[in-house]
Amino acid sequence: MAGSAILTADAMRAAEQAVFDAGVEPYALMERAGTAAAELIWRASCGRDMLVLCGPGNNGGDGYVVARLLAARGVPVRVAAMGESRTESGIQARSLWTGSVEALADARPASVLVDALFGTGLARGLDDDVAGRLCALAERATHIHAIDLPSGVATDSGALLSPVPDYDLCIALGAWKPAHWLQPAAGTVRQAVLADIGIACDDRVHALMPPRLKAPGADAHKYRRGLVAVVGGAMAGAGRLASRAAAVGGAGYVRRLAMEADHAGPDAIVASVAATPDRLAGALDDRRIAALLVGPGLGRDDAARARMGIALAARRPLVLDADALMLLDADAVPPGSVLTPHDGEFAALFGDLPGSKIDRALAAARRCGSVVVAKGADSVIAAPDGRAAVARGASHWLSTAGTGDVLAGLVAGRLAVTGDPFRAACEAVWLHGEAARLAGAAFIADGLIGCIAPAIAGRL
Ligand SMILES: NC(=O)C1=CN([C@@H]2O[C@H](COP(=O)(O)OP(=O)(O)OC[C@H]3O[C@@H](n4cnc5c(N)ncnc54)[C@H](O)[C@@H]3O)[C@@H](O)[C@H]2O)[C@@H](O)CC1
Ligand SMILES: [K+]
Repeated sequence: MAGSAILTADAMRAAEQAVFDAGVEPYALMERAGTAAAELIWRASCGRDMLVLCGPGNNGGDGYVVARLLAARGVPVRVAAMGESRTESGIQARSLWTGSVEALADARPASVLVDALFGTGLARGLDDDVAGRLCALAERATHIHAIDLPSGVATDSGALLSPVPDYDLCIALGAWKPAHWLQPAAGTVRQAVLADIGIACDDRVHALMPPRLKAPGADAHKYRRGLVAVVGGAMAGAGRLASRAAAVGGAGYVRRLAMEADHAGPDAIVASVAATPDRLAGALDDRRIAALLVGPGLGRDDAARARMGIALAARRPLVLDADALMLLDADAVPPGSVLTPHDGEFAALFGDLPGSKIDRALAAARRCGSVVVAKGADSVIAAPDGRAAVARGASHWLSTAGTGDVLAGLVAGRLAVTGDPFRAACEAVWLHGEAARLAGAAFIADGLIGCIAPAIAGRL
């Protein structure tokens, strides 16, 4: 997972300290950061006139380095600062900038705006006059770049602490921070790139990377590829969507255990009526079931509760979604399951947990000993052992009925194939996002399923 670690502000400071302890001078690290940022900004700005806004800390120091290096390349650069530099490295970077420094309040706009006001040291929202000035200058610029982070976002939670303009490019220094991946902060940046500055990172929390998938081998057969059972409920369509997604997602065999006979859906999916507790328990008494999905379209009445109880008692690897998450108590989740809650289901199950979405998902995963996929425009996949993967940039067209059922089915399909809950959840979230990207605009959940096969083909 090299290059994908996501570090909080404290973890970033510790990683930087380790570099200093190894003998690197603090200012040398700032030069590395500024050099990497200057190179990226140089490529993106094509020599247009530029205004660099420098804050009082090390983020501002990076800004002075960028200004100096780009001026040396002939870019018409001006600098505007928010007071004097207060850190040793920042003071050194400021001293090497030989151009003039305007006051932020008086700074004239430029085509390219570089925001080096605040990074991981932001302690509160920007003062109104500073935020107002940043937004006004951004409005007049054609290209807006952020050094490390957009000024005004909370590094660890991705919250907006003051008004934040929209950025074309954000250059993350050394490692990703949660704000690069979590909403709403991630939504303020069109493109985020990571600049390597030689920092060693703990990557237990990381960006979701495209999976490496395998085609079935010569020895494959339907059961070896994985048998998925989907417990149907009151709303049969949800179970059908999930079943189709599980089948296309890689399972060798999908059984849909419905409440009533219906002949909708592909013939490849074996649908049978298992409406009574006995029939359902009998159907689930099969050791070959490698993943059992319960929740999509289940309902929330007594019958639904009874069906869920039977599913839990089957002791097969579980994927719990939708209504199952509303009926369950967090302490009753069988360890080793995968849960796929949206915000409302998450709150119903785990209550109001503190911290960022990453912190909350990790706490929930620890509490129930299971993988938790906290869904949304940013999705966090958390494992009970402290690993987490964060996905960003999912198509907003996914906000349509049935796409959650498709994701749950995909998780079940990948779980049947891999037998590894965290890996299955990561693969499923990535394939779901990629299928949505391939589906383009205005798709519905059925169309999304049609794009899973090309998404898989791209990762073989
Ligand atoms: N530590 C290092 O050596 C390195 C740091 N780097 C840069 O340094 C940044 C972190 O530097 P700092 O820790 O100095 O933090 P910042 O530069 O983000 O800002 C910290 C300063 O701003 C003040 N401040 C915080 N919130 C404020 C607000 N709302 N209004 C006014 N003042 C406020 C603080 O009191 C402090 O003086 C990173 O984001 C990155 O850009 C890079 O140069 C790589 C090396
Ligand atoms: K910044």
